[in-house]
Amino acid sequence: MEMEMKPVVELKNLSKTIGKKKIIDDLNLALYPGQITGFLGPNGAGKTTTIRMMVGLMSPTSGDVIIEGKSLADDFEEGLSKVGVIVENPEMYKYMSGYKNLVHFGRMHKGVTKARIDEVVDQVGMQKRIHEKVSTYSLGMRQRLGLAQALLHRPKFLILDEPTNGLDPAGIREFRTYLRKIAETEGVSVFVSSHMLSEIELMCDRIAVIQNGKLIDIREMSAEQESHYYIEALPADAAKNLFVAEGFTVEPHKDGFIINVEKTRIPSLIQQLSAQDLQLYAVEPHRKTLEDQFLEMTGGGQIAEAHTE
Ligand SMILES: Nc1ncnc2c1ncn2[C@@H]1O[C@H](COP(=O)(O)OP(=O)(O)OP(=O)(O)O)[C@@H](O)[C@H]1O
Repeated sequence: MEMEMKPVVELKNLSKTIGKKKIIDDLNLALYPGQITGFLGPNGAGKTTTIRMMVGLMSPTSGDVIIEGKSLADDFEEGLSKVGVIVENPEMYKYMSGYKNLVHFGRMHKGVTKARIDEVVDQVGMQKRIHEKVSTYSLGMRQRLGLAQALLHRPKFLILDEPTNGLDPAGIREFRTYLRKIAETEGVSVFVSSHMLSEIELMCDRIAVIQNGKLIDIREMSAEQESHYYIEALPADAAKNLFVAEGFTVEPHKDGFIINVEKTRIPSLIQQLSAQDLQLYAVEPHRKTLEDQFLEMTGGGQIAEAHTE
């Protein structure tokens, strides 16, 4: 389904060499409308460099950034008119109302009407407080105002760099709810770079992982999850023998094992365990955290530390 859609952004054989060092090495990536993609990688992997090339702050050594079918190198202004960026702490005039801030930022683009301002205010759920001063807003509201600001010129591609730094899980969830609705209703493709795996896990549909300048993995967030079960049965050795004999991949976990098995196979497996007089203590779906997945993908590579400021 996704493949039939035209990508909003494509990175094609994108490479960047600085001095003798290949910082970005032949990166290929397509981002589609309505999709929220997380961009992860250990410190120094090349995330910032990639984003700088995507927004035209740095030119590639070779390869191309294509926005809505056009090369950024060929048509810089047209390309960038499709992009919205939210940085960690959006610059706002604290002693002006949220609304006046939007009017101010709206003047920087062509064609931002009063109706469009009202629309983005609505999209981020700020109707009630938009005429109050920004200094009275909570962090979550400021982030949402930042989102409204980035949307004013109807970008097709939204880049969020460490978007919710400082928000608590409830705040992240709320931000995500608005973001998802906007991605769907406006057909925006969202690209989120963050050091916080938990944040990415809450916000994204899929993740792209970069290491040493290379894209090492791209996966749907919920894929591959359905078929892992945690099974605890005693004696453990006998249980393990049975799983192995049945051809399952077995991984020790706590007092039992994680096995790779389809849900439909579970009832008969329980019967087999019982038939061998094994005592069954637990059978539950096992969801690997994004942290587990990330460590597997990067071969135990260190997770980038959150910036502390
Ligand atoms: N102007 C430059 N000159 C030389 N090396 C650079 C330059 N910019 C970045 N690098 C190197 O390129 C690599 C990738 O850096 P980049 O900042 O893109 O990584 P990152 O994934 O954003 O890292 P972090 O998570 O630490 O922010 C690093 O090894 C960095 O030292």
